[in-house]
Amino acid sequence: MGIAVACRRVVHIYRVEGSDVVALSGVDLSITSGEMVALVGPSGSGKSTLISLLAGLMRPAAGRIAVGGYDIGKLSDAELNRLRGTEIGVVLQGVGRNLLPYATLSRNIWLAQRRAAKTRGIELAEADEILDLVGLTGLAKAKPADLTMGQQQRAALAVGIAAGPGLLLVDEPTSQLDTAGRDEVLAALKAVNAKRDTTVVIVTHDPEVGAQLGRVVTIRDGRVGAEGRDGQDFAVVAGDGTVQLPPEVLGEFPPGTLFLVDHDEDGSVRLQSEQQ
Ligand SMILES: Nc1ncnc2c1ncn2[C@@H]1O[C@H](COP(=O)(O)OP(=O)(O)OP(=O)(O)O)[C@@H](O)[C@H]1O
Repeated sequence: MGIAVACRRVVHIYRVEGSDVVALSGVDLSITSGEMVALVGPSGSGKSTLISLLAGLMRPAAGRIAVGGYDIGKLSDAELNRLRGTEIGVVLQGVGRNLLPYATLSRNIWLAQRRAAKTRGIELAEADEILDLVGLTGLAKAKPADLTMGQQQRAALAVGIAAGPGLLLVDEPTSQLDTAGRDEVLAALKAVNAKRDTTVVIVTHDPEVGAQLGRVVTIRDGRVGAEGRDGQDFAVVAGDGTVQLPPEVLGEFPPGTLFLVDHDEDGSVRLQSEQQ
């Protein structure tokens, strides 16, 4: 079963050599159970920081993050640790960080399942079944070095879903792949989402990945800057009432530009600039 995610005015600050770096400055985002969402945005906009917070690897400086009913900011280290090993699957950027190179794929999967099996006491899927799901049928005895890059990425996904998480967070799964490899990874992610109803959040720079997922959330300057749904682009009202305009529109209107707001009864809103 998938689990829902809700971020309310989430702020995150890194402290570097005595000064503060504001990585997230008020993220409002709701993801329903079983949804697939791509997080996109310029380098340094805060995507990886948001994923790390959703994964419970860090706590937000302010605001609230609820993952499947758990308030990430309020959990103890031990509770966060348990959540990560069971309810939340994380696939980090760079396959090597997700797989033990000297172990077979079935052992990699077993190691990821061991703790969940103990703490939840539930029956977890067999390695063969998980490998089938990500398109790696018959490779249980292979080691990561025997695989292509695309297969390694799907093996990393297999490890990420081994414990049956309701939320799967994946950072840049297609960045080092060719088109065929990317399509296979996308097919595997879609299969996990469809067959297990897992909520999937993917950080990506690849517009094709975003286009295939249906919902694309753009993070800009540490907050949700825009959303694309089924090919349509939307501006988003933030928790503080501000709305970011697309950069190409903003470029035409310097700070301080006045807009006349025309609000019709049918719900449409028009902004008309008062340019001298
Ligand atoms: N561990 C850290 N310590 C200090 N500052 C950090 C740290 N991690 C990220 N930052 C800063 O926080 C901001 C957001 O970074 P983040 O990595 O979340 O962005 P991103 O959108 O994932 O970027 P990219 O697409 O390049 O991976 C940036 O200004 C970055 O320099």
